[in-house]
Amino acid sequence: MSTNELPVPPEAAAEAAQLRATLHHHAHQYYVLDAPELPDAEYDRLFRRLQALEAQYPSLLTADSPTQRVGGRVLDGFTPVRHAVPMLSIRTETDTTAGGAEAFDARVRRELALAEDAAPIEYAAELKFDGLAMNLRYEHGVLVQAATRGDGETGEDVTQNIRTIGQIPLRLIGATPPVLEIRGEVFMRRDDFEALNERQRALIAAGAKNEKTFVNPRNAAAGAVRQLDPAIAAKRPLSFYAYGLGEVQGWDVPATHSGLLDAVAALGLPVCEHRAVVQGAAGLVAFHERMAALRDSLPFDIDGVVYKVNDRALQERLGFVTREPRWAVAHKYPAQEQMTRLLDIDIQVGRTGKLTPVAKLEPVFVGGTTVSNATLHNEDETRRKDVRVGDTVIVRRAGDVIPEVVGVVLDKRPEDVGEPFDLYKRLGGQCPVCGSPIEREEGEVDWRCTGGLTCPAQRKQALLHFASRRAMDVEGLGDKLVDQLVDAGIVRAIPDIYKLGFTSLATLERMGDKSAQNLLAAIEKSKTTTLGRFLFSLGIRHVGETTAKDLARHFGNIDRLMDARVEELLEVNDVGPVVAESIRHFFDQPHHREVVEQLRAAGVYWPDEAGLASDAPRPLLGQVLVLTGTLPTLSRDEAKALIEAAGGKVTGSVSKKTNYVVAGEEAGSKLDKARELGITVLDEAGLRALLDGGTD
Ligand SMILES: NC(=O)c1ccc[n+]([C@@H]2O[C@H](COP(=O)([O-])OP(=O)(O)OC[C@H]3O[C@@H](n4cnc5c(N)ncnc54)[C@H](O)[C@@H]3O)[C@@H](O)[C@H]2O)c1
Ligand SMILES: [Zn+2]
Repeated sequence: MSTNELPVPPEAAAEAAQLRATLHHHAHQYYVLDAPELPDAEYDRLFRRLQALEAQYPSLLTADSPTQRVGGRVLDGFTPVRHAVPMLSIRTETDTTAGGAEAFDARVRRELALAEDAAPIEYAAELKFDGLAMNLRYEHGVLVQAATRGDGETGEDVTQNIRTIGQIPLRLIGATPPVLEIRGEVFMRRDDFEALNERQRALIAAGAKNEKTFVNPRNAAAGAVRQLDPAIAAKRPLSFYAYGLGEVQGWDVPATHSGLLDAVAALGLPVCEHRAVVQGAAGLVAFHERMAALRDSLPFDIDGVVYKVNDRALQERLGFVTREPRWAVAHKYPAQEQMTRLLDIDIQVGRTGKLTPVAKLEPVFVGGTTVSNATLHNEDETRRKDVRVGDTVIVRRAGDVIPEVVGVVLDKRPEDVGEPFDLYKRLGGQCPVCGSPIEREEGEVDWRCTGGLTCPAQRKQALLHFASRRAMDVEGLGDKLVDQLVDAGIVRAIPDIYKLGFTSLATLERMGDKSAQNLLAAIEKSKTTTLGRFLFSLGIRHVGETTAKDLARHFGNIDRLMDARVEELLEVNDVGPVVAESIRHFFDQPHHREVVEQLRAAGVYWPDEAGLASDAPRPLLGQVLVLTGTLPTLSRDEAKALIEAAGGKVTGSVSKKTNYVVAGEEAGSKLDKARELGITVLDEAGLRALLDGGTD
């Protein structure tokens, strides 16, 4: 620090005071409330500006400056835990290029007063996990306490929540030292995070109050760890990697950091495999680059790598400054969250008709690429975050997940900001691609275009599905070809597939005579099919392969199915109200019936199945049965087919709606449940009597 102190200009003093106040506010939001309002990159920028001012004018430095302290505090409701060994932060090397590693190595060598030509220093290099620090205290080999970092001196007792992390052993393997504190990072994997937010969005759509989505995996992990209800914490899957030690009594600490991690792994704790022992600055740079290439494909977020002097004796010589060790540094990667301006909101029609609001952004470099579009997920989410055109928003891009807008920086909202988002109003109730009405079913998150197969946006997906192996099985009609055919305007609707001729095909790029002939042969072959496959190929929402087969078996021919009332559809095995409505809705649209007619006219053919003759007796009409155990002569499928042919329905579990339980040999809990609910239990003979029209 400079000794020839400069007089402090009043603007600098004012700026420093302002920065301290701003950083205090955001640190509180982030560390205490788990509700950040700024991207980390922006917080770091302000933090560095304050550091620079304090370096230039040391008299500006106050003891309570955010640059001097580790930034957490104990939240009400948690028991404070005083750390035996303080939990510190790590200095960050902000130069994200090779220069960052070189600067750290040069500093270490200078502080150790090494000669220019001294041998390179050995480092342990590891990932910097983006979660929160945890101290696990084992006494005599048993986990007795887990605590957050807090302000570094005092953390929070979160033992109950940490016990729900399956990866963390409750007892160490093969060692029972009086005290062994393991330190590491609790984090949430990216897929777990996506799934959690998906569930949260569905809960919110279903009207759940007090639920929210999380900004990023770190935020979700912090929320789960500091959850007062361990039952809720248990539903939020967390992971853990160990990277160091706290207090130790009665355990021989290995002489190197890498050896220490090996020993910790041998005790049964998870230690990340992506680590290395490297020599000198060149080794650090190589590790930094190797991990950068790996970053997107890792299943969890990292915000950089960490370098640690490997020899613990050297670590001791280097010691600590205020809030960080001198022997370690975090070398960051470009941030995965950035601020930018929201220029407009577009609405995209997905391949299944789903309408997704998409943010048009002022281009911003985030997560290693320039991003100008990001998903807003759906209408509710957009409104809940109160994202409006003109706002400054936080964009996140991590791994191969599509970029998303995770929040608004309300401080920066301009006066002329746009209206709250209203998808229906915005589109005037019409699909922006085909003009069909849009709709949103109750309990559903998404608006959808009702245009179905006539909507060009949905056409490609519909064609691919139609041609897929389990549907009409047109061999060779894949992704690329469908794109080509639709883009060239050769195929506009599904029936056009059967109008394809050799000449039009042969004009396509990369399509030789031979492949054109093969494709035509495959198309011809697909004309002979079954009703089940045909129904599946139409892509009716909620009608999968099995339901399609059940429908085919039940109705026998497509005309009866197309005219079936909802109540009749409900008689089909496993068809509930949502599926029944969806089928009815599909065939209520004239263009869908048209497609069926055109396909039949083109020569698509299937034999009618026996189905139910409409005048056959149906003694089990409206009855719900459950099968359990092994019947003496009938297989499960045979019994099911007989029941369905008699108009009955077979379900998988016993409830108050069940009329009969048919029990055979080794019937299990379903039988108990039936007895509990007082439901009539039949054996095979009893079932046959029912089928023959006998009374109950
Ligand atoms: N967005 C906001 O408003 C806001 C506010 C405050 C802080 N922050 C962010 O918090 C961070 C600063 O927090 P900090 O002081 O805790 O520093 P830090 O989180 O950047 O680094 C220290 C932490 O790194 C973790 N870590 C991960 N892998 C490690 C490894 N292999 N070895 C050792 N430690 C490892 C440990 O938990 C340790 O506590 C910055 O990224 C900052 O942007 C953001
Ligand atoms: Zn449409």
